[in-house]
Amino acid sequence: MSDLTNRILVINPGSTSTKIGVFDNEVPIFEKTIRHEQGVISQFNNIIEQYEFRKKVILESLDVEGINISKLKAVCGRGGLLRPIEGGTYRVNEEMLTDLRAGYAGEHASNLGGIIANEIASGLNIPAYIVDPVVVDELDPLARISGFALIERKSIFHALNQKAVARRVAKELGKKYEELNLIVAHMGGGITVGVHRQGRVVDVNNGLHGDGPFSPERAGTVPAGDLVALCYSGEYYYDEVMKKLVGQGGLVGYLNTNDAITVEKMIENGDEKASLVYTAMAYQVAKEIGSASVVLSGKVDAIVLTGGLAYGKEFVRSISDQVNWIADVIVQPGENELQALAEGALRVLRGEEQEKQYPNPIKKSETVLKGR
Ligand SMILES: Nc1ncnc2c1ncn2[C@@H]1O[C@H](COP(=O)(O)OP(=O)(O)OP(=O)(O)O)[C@@H](O)[C@H]1O
Ligand SMILES: CCCC(=O)O
Repeated sequence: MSDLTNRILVINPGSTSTKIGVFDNEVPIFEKTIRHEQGVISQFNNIIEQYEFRKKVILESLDVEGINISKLKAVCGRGGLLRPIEGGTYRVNEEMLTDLRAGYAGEHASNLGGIIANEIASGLNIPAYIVDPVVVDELDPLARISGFALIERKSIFHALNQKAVARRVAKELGKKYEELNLIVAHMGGGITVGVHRQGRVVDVNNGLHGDGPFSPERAGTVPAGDLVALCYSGEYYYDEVMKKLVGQGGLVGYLNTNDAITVEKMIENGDEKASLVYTAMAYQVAKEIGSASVVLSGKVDAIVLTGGLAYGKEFVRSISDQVNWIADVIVQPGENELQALAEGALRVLRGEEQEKQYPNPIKKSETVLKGR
């Protein structure tokens, strides 16, 4: 390893796993998905309580692999439900740590990313960063208006993967990200469809507990009046309804599984309900892409399908058939979040981009969903 090599540790905490990677510049030298048994995770009352446990398993994994952390130049974690901020690479600072620990805008496994990165980095006297957290907010003022004056639309989406994939596609097309109009549909456990207008995501559905297509685990937009009636029916507690929307919504609610591969098998075996629901999920994604194309007045350079569901050939074909009249459809299955974290840190270490300081507030009136 030469002195010019930037060795970076990246950390992506998910609800059931912690993914880690060590990169020498852009090249991964070690990647691992550490799976956490449901029984182990459920011992903790909340995400923040998992901090010591997750940090320990990360350090043990690096140790077993023989990786000497003293050679690291930076540590980069996936950022969490912070205050709304614009995209980029942020240095972890005290204000960010306070918001991550408090769960400023709610609980999300990625709240641990910046905290663990900071803990490891501060012991080594190197910088800790987060890149494009789920709260990246570049919405146009028009996109914030929900139609209900008490509630503003929020930008909570797969910013890290969407932006990384958009940059990759731009490179493949021989253009800069900032020169293109792209529609990116990230289709994983949650589904978000972002309108990338010349490098800014000016409209996107809140894929956590907001709106948009339903997904393997989330309900997406539901008829508002019926939802209010259900909430006041006296049959459900607040947490029960939230769970039915997020975690037990979408495919889970209809078919009892969040696994699209299982659903495809059910369809192969002649399950008509599975076929209807799976087709409806593709239909809702296509509709969201259609409405995103209107935001761009039809001037769309490409539509990009990404996330785990983009491995599903029939699912992708069904969406493509409905939207390929708008623009070419480019399929980039899976997610490349570890690489995206490393590249975000590298851009700053190399001086190609300036590190941003949190909170760097965007100009808007803030509404947050506390405690969820
Ligand atoms: N080969 C495949 N064919 C069809 N579906 C697949 C395939 N591989 C994975 N999937 C589906 O992709 C979904 C999970 O996607 P992904 O791994 O991107 O989600 P996640 O990382 O858990 O959540 P998120 O992307 O929202 O952060 C699951 O429903 C899974 O069954
Ligand atoms: C929508 C934000 C990322 C996620 O949890 O799916």
